[in-house]
Amino acid sequence: MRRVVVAVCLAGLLLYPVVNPWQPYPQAVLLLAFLLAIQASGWNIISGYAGYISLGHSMFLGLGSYTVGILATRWGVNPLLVAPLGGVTAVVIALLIGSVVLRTRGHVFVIITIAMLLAAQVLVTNAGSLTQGSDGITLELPFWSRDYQNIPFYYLFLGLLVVTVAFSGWLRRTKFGTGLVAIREDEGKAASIGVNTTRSKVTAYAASAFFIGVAGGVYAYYLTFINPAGSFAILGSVTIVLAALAGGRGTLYGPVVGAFLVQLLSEAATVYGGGTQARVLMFGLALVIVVLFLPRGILPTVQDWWRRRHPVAVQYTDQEGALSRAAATIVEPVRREPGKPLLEVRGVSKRFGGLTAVDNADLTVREGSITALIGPNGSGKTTLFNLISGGLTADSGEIRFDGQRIDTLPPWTRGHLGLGRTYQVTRLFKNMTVQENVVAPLPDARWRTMLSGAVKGHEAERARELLDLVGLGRMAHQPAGALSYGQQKLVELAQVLMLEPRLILLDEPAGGVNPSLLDRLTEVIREVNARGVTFLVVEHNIPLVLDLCDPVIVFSRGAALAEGPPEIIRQDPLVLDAYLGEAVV
Ligand SMILES: Nc1ncnc2c1ncn2[C@@H]1O[C@H](COP(=O)(O)OP(=O)(O)OP(=O)(O)O)[C@@H](O)[C@H]1O
Repeated sequence: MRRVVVAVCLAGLLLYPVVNPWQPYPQAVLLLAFLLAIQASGWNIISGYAGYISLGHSMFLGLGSYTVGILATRWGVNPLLVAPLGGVTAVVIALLIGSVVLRTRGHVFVIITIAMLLAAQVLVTNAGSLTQGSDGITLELPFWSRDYQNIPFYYLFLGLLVVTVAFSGWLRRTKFGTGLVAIREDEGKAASIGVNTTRSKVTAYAASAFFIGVAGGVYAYYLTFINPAGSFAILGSVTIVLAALAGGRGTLYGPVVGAFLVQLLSEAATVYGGGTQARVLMFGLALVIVVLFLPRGILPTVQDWWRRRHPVAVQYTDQEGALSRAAATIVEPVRREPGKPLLEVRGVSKRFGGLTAVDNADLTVREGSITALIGPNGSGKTTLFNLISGGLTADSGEIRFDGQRIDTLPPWTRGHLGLGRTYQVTRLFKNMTVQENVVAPLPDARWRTMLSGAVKGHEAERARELLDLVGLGRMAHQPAGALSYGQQKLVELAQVLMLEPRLILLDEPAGGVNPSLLDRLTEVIREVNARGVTFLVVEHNIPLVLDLCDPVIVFSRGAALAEGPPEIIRQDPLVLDAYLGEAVV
């Protein structure tokens, strides 16, 4: 259905100048809509997919225009030949700026992007010897006849738009694209499943700038005059954001739909309202209406409405028949030297203000074991997990994984080394499908892995196998937020297995899981363990722990109190006093 609509629209746009060759005004309106759609689609990569809202993206259009303007006037080359260099400039500047500003988040990032746009305007104005300052640059007129002057630009912008949307769609379907959405949904969690958030954000920022830069080069030729005030105007950036928000941020076609509507609005303001003042007023009103009444944008709202009217029957999995696939056929065997220390925590402490959550803790997890970490509420178990996985930094002490010190490494590198974890309160990416959640982890830092398909191909197939393992294969295309809490726990287990881990930290795996499913869950943990994967399990279900784990480490007040096989631990008077009580003896 979607493909048919896109093909019909594209065919109509391709044919329009053929049918109406002598009408430059509607051609100009459409080509400006294409230009805005290119910018909104580019912006969507960093701000829609990755969730980092940039209010300075028109800077890249200006940079592209100036690159081409300077090259064309100094060396007399045709602007169209050097337009791609506008994209190169945009990418280089985006990489430089991105590696600094993408360390910030939220509204700080938004404000910095505006500052960058204004700084670019000031710089271009003051670099007069190169840019001719506020006088601007006048380019040569296009070499073709003025009778059909707009038509070549029309097709150039339309072609660029098609390429931009195709690129954006391809990027979104890769594991890199899934990683960007993971960053938007929960950046800390994304880092823990191997997504190098710094590299992903900077790359997305640069990718979002390229086509805008190229379009800027073509636009300079179309205008034949550029100046700093016009090329780096804040209104340009606001228009991009409005277009993407109105159409549907984070969707593939939303920014394009929004761009057409905003361009029409802009023309209406010019024709009926007299120009810029009316345009600012209309854009302001439109922004308020979108934020209040269509917070997700037009396209997602229409899609929701369509889905409500044409519901697709979902076959829910009978959980009783779940976990039927043997882990042996799915989980790759990992190198195993049983008994060798795999994880070593030495003298690790973590304070929150006056509270010492982890206090000079020492513990060892041996390869091939299913080690339990039990202890009263607030004894510091989850904090220790966060220190091991990299969500928190220790105040002192060191952590080694397979002999290598890891406490100074970023979370994603720990993931690539084979350290996976689940969370006490599940942290799935709720707006992604179940399958995308499982595809998202990156077991290594190679571009080849990142650019492999997340929707089809080997990675998607593997995700389906892992979902079958936990009995949720049929839920693959449901949004993760629609699952029950117990099901989310199972998806998180499948997700961490995608990381091909050597050690999995399980934080209360049984919490909220249906008791009948618990036996199966235990079975999967045992089967995965038999493939060589080591487990460190925090769990309050003591019968489960005593049945599944060996050894058991008892944690109290931020440090290990006792360690031993379950049969010894259940009789240790110190442990009984601190935690277990009489009941389980
Ligand atoms: N980010 C934080 N800021 C301040 N205090 C924190 C933070 N995280 C944990 N704490 C405190 O550290 C102590 C240990 O908490 P932690 O969650 O590690 O315990 P736990 O053993 O996992 O408990 P539970 O079994 O209830 O999950 C608690 O007193 C908690 O309030």
